[in-house]
Amino acid sequence: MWRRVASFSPFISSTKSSILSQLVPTMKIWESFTTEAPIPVNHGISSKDSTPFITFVLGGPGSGKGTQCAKIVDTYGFKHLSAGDLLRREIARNSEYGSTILDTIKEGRIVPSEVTVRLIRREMELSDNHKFLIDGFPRSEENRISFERIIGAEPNIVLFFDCPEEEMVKRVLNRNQGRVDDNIDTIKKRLKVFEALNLPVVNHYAKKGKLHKIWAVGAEDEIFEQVRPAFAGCEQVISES
Ligand SMILES: Nc1ncnc2c1ncn2[C@@H]1O[C@H](COP(=O)(O)OP(=O)(O)O)[C@@H](O)[C@H]1O
Ligand SMILES: O=c1ccn([C@@H]2O[C@H](COP(=O)(O)OP(=O)(O)O)[C@@H](O)[C@H]2O)c(=O)[nH]1
Ligand SMILES: [Mg+2]
Repeated sequence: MWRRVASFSPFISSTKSSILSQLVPTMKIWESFTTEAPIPVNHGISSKDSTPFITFVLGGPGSGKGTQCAKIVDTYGFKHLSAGDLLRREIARNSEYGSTILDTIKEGRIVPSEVTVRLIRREMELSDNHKFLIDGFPRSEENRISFERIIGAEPNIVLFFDCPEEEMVKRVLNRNQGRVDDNIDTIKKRLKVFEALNLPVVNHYAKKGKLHKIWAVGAEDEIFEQVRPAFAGCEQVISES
């Protein structure tokens, strides 16, 4: 899977991971990727009493996904899963392939789906919550398809924070969180990747009638007022614990 996608997209990390995938089966790569204990076979999303309620949060770099996710968590009690944070955690843990993830993030490319989806799946399986806010994922059609295959579910709602490039660049350069990718060279690459790979995902969910497009310029609270209606029809489901 990694090799097939890497071969037609210049944006997806290909070098080390594709070499690795030729050497050992994917599960083996994954086992050495994480420092956590394996999850027992019988424990999992599908064995939970309630069906998961999944919200994907999409938008370009700096469009305010993380900022609005914090408000959604406070208001609706979702479990927040930032794909970028999960990947950065692997780097911070110094896991064997943390350096591959670091290189990918510095380049503004997309980490192979297998890796990201398994990180997300682990968090979903370990959580007692059934409402998940998946922030910054899927970033490509290949990510999306991989999620659907591995998790066996589609999102209930997809939020898309629509922000002009100029504004996104300004915000990222002022973010001040010490991130390796918050520099002008990486942001330029990330914007290209966003347009080429992430917008097709946005279009996919628009066609399916699941997309809630939000104009991401303005005060944070005003933007959140545009977010609320997306959850209006699902209050009953998301209030169940
Ligand atoms: N509505 C807004 N107006 C101005 N700055 C914002 C707004 N929302 C978020 N920011 C700031 O922009 C930067 C990027 O926001 P963040 O939530 O990290 O975006 P993303 O997760 O989409 O990259 C942060 O420094 C944040 O404080
Ligand atoms: O599903 C994901 C999410 C993130 N990333 C990588 O992590 C970086 C930072 O993502 P994050 O969502 O943290 O950035 P944001 O959009 O919030 O600035 C991206 O550019 C990618 O290199 C990735 O490969 N797959
Ligand atoms: Mg973010």
